[in-house]
Amino acid sequence: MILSIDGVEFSYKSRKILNNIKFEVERGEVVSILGVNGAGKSTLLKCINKILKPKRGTILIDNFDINKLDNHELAKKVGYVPQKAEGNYMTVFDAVLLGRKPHIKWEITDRDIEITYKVLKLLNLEDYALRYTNELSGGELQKVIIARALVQEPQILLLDEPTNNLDLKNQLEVMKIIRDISKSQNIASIVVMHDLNLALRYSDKFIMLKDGKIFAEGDRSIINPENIKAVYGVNAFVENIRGIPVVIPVDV
Ligand SMILES: Nc1ncnc2c1ncn2[C@@H]1O[C@H](COP(=O)(O)OP(=O)(O)OP(=O)(O)O)[C@@H](O)[C@H]1O
Repeated sequence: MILSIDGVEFSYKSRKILNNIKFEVERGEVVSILGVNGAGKSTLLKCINKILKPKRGTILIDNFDINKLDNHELAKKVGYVPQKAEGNYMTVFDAVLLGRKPHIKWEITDRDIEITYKVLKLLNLEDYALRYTNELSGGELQKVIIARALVQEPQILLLDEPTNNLDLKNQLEVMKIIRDISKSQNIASIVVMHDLNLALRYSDKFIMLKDGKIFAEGDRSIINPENIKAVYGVNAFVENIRGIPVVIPVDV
């Protein structure tokens, strides 16, 4: 198990957001975290990345308690793609290279440059290398932020709504990249998703959060009309169209 979470509880002041969260993730798995706005999905990712500290419970990464890892060590194990990213006067190449920071001792090595080029190529970003990040479209910038997390060579990739603001082609491309990289590099990807259809298509496992707890956890079979109704309050059909599982919501 690359990630093992047990009994995690988190509150903002006295408001409990996460209650007794327990689940495990294996290397190479893509896990979608689902739930309504405010369910605590981003809070959960931030606990795994030590941006927030849970009140109770343990989070083990590769059997190491994250509380015993310093930020430097954690950054070698966990890459984080936050919900909001902004560009600046930095080139795409430099922005991605910055992801190597946890590995750099004194100087940037040939290997750092090599990995940066490799990842830029993997995400079809070579032609953008010298563009400033504040001159990119939302989709292009999203890929740069994912590239920056990947050059960290993480064992776990945390992505908070990575398809937000992306057009249809970029949504599919970004999800395919996440899935392909998880499989080829044996990385566990934990992805907060609102689009159930994208989640269904590209994830191996699903965790549905409701009222601070895990309401359901498992494979595709948990994305069924009963659970969708219970978690989102929406009636829906789940059909198989040309081999692709599809959620069709009914008017509320
Ligand atoms: N810094 C904060 N201080 C106090 N409350 C917060 C803070 N950040 C988030 N919250 C609250 O905690 C709850 C969970 O927030 P979180 O961002 O984890 O939800 P989410 O499931 O990711 O939501 P969304 O789908 O809208 O992004 C929300 O009710 C939110 O208002």
